[in-house]
Amino acid sequence: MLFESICRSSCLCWSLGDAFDVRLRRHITFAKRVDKPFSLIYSDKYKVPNSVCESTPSKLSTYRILEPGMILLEKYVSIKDQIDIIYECEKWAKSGFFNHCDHQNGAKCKVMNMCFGRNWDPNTGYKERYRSDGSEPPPIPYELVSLVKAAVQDAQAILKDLPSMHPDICSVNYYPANGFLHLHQDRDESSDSLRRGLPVVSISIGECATFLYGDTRINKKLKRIFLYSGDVLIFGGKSRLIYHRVKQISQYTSPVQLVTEFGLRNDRLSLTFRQF
Ligand SMILES: O=C(O)CCC(=O)C(=O)O
Ligand SMILES: [Fe+2]
Repeated sequence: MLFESICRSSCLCWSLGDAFDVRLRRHITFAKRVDKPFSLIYSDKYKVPNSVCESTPSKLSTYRILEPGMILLEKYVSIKDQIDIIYECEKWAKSGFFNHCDHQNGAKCKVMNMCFGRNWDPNTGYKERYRSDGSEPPPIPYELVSLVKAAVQDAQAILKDLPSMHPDICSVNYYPANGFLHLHQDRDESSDSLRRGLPVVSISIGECATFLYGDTRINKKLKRIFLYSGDVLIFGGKSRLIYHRVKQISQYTSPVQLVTEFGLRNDRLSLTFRQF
């Protein structure tokens, strides 16, 4: 089973076999379709690794302060933990948990999405507690909760005013090679969470994303950064409501190990954590 052979105190250990039980499904009829299973990796010949040993934060990690309350922890997530995260998401992708992220209002995006913790839909926000098939979203793996809290603590050592947070929502976006996400603010969380500026924490895995952000909707005025595999972007406090978009995904920028040894497709995965 997934990750059960990898368990060290210093790194992530996954044991989610009992995290989601189909028997919990409610008998509700939903009009929305459930998407077909798909795969983040090329084929089953790639086996869950048990030999890579590197804990997060990786020794290579550096940081960049971008704005008050906004920081990029570069190469923060170790390759080992990135692989664990990929295989965790792969499990849910294969079980058909990802949906196309369609916006009824015409806003453009090209991603597949699933949620841990609480369901979120681009058209209804967090109103729908259940997934489109009536089931509850799986809980956020506790290893990811720990990783996110550690990243926020490390960021707080640099940005003194950054509030703490306990993630209870994780939105996973899967960007194909031509994927992108329209300009938006993350503002569907509770008014208390927004008022306190509780940080949004986003982990990037796979291909590099061109990420634009700023305090305006005017495209020309947005700043640009590149989010590489293992980077953790945090925006809270005064930057909690920044506008942001993923403009494009660059091909052949994934760490070679993820692609050649573990079969990750030339795509991008982002996991965005928030406290409702
Ligand atoms: O993919 C990313 O890096 C950003 C995702 C995002 O902005 C969101 O899900 O709200
Ligand atoms: Fe966002």
